[in-house]
Amino acid sequence: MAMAYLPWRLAQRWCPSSLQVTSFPAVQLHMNRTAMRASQKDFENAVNQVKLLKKDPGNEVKLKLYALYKQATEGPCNMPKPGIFDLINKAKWDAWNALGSLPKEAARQNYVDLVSSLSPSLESSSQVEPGTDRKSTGFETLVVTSEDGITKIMFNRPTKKNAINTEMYHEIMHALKAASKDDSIITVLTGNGDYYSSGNDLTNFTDIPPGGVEEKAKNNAVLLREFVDCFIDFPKPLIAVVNGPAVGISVTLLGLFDAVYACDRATFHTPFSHLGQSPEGCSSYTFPKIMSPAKATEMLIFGKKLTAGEACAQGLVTEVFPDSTFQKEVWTRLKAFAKLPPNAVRISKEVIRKREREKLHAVNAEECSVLQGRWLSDECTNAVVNFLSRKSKL
Ligand SMILES: CCCC/C=C/CC(=O)SCCNC(=O)CCNC(=O)[C@H](O)C(C)(C)COP(=O)(O)OP(=O)(O)OC[C@H]1O[C@@H](n2cnc3c(N)ncnc32)[C@H](O)[C@@H]1OP(=O)(O)O
Repeated sequence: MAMAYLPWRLAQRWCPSSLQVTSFPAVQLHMNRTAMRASQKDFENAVNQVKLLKKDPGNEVKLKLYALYKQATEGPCNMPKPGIFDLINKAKWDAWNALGSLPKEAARQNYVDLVSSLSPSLESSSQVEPGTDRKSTGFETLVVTSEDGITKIMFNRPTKKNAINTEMYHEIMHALKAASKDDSIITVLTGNGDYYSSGNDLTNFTDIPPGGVEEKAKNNAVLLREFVDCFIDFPKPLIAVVNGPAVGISVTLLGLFDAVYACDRATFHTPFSHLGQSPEGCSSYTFPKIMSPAKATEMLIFGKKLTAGEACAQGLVTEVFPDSTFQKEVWTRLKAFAKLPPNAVRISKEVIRKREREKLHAVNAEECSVLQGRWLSDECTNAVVNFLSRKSKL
């Protein structure tokens, strides 16, 4: 089911915990308080219990809770069916509508039963599961550290393969701006867990603002342009430590890095055509220059996935290391780089980047403008819906 993959943050908007049961006095007047049926008090308690859920019960359960709440408080679904692009509201509507003419009392009882079946989630809500994303140094989606002359920005959504959501775009920009001013010599981007990054978080397309899909596409284009500009303008050597597979924008940006070290488990994949999208991250300019126009076409248009060895042969990756010794070897090397005289390093980077900067900004602007149109296309919408509903996977 499509909504089973929407994030908890979005799903909270359908969660009954955000609704006030007291705003439905008519429900209270017509309660049949039999021993067999959940009382209004039981129902209110259940609604409050849901507010305490910290562990995500999954979107199917959240949809059921939403539907039962609406049925218990308002009766059968009385809303017009949302449009096909309004993924979230359509899933909510489907769930509520599926309850048909179930009586309010039965819906209330089912709601209470469902919440009580979730009690293990309530009890374990304070536990942090090993391996899950943790907050660090004020960032929600990154771990940023600075030592030995190196600022390390680590993507930290391992359970989502480090997919870049809107918050992460903003946090990366923030971390890069801070790193450009701190006393480190080089800045490193890497990923936590088995992936470097699975690219743009495809749920970024589902949170539709009041202005509709056009406004969403425009906002995303503005965000993307600002994000890529930060990489174009970054004043210190920027190194990617590619600890695993990389997809989409996490690959294209590599063309703007100063060195790319990859473990032999890493792969490089830009499935833009499959997603109804087009190249970004200045790759329409950097990739043909780095690897020849034909090799760039295979990647950017035909979606050919490269191994680390192939990416190295084509100049996208600087050097490949065995996975078993990757971290040790790379960090030893980076620590040596970070001992170089800071001013010489910075000035050399500026000399190299200077003559390309204006061109890169122009390419970025054009790519974002083209993408804004692609995001409104049926091809793109269908691909995103397919991913979210798991009918297909890349
Ligand atoms: C606003 C600026 C926009 C800039 C545009 C940039 C363009 C791009 O970056 S295009 C590339 C977009 N990325 C993808 O298309 C990758 C989609 N993901 C996948 O194909 C697969 O998840 C995977 C091959 C990366 C990994 O497959 P695997 O079977 O090993 O793991 P999964 O069970 O699929 O993933 C675990 C978990 O992570 C979620 N997830 C992974 N990648 C993304 C993603 N890109 N967006 C959203 N969510 C992602 C996945 O749904 C799973 O979540 P659940 O455990 O909750 O099911």
